[in-house]
Amino acid sequence: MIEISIQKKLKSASGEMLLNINTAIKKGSLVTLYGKSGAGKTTILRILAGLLNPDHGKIDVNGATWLNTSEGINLKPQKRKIGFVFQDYALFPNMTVIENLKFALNKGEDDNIINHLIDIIELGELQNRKPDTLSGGQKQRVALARALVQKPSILMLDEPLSALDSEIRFKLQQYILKVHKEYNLTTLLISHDISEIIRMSDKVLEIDQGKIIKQGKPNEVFNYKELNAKFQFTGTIIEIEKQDFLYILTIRIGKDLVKVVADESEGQQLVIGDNILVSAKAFNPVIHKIG
Ligand SMILES: Nc1ncnc2c1ncn2[C@@H]1O[C@H](COP(=O)(O)OP(=O)(O)OP(=O)(O)O)[C@@H](O)[C@H]1O
Repeated sequence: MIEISIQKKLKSASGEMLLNINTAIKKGSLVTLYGKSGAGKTTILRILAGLLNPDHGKIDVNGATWLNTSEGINLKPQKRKIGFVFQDYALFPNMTVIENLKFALNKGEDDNIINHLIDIIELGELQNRKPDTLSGGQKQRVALARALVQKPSILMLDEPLSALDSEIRFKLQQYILKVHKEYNLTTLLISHDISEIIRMSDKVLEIDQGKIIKQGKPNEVFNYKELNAKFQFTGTIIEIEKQDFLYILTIRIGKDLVKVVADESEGQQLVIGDNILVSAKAFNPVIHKIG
């Protein structure tokens, strides 16, 4: 369990903003921070990682105190066992993939984990290449492996997938979920992509102006019912055509476009740009607006 209670005065574009976060995160869960630009998401991760000090606060991780400002406890970032992946890959350009991974290993530690990570993140064929010769998705896989070399107790992902196209993004989501489960990590993800959040998260913290304004499972935060359906997908409406008493919705799911028929009561509530969840029971699509 990670227990966080932190306060820090920040300077936002519109003046002073108080970051005030009190929450508990279960060990082994994948929690997403969601919210507008400037809400304070990255600052929360930086404070947890020890890269930035709060004005006041307490952070306990699995029974150990990482920070307690009233008792003068403040563990150094190196002691906090955190793996970080950002949008920019920050790999060493003069080292090959395997050298980048070896460099991240603490001196004297067993390097078996490197072979295992190469195996599960499928980097075998890339291990002797330099970062400059890799695609964005491949570099991000290396960055993910490198963040895990030291067996962190918390994996932090700050919009790691936002620069990638939807197909590669989907594959990387699968890798992240795989390592999250395999290493029983507690993973904190920052994402703006509602489909990604629904697919990946156990819990969502919606942040606004430095505060948690909503928290819960994705269906609670984005306000849709969890359905026991045969299939379901999320997408964005890009076109709505009205035909008699029906609405034909064109929905973008990643690179694909799908047309779905909605009845009048569903169609009237929808506008172009809405994110929706489509599910089907006995071939009858059911549509829910999300976010
Ligand atoms: N060390 C600091 N001292 C004071 N203010 C800060 C500090 N670091 C960040 N801020 C301010 O805090 C606000 C929140 O920044 P933060 O990067 O946490 O937002 P975010 O939710 O991650 O946004 P985005 O989605 O755009 O990355 C911003 O207005 C920023 O200028």
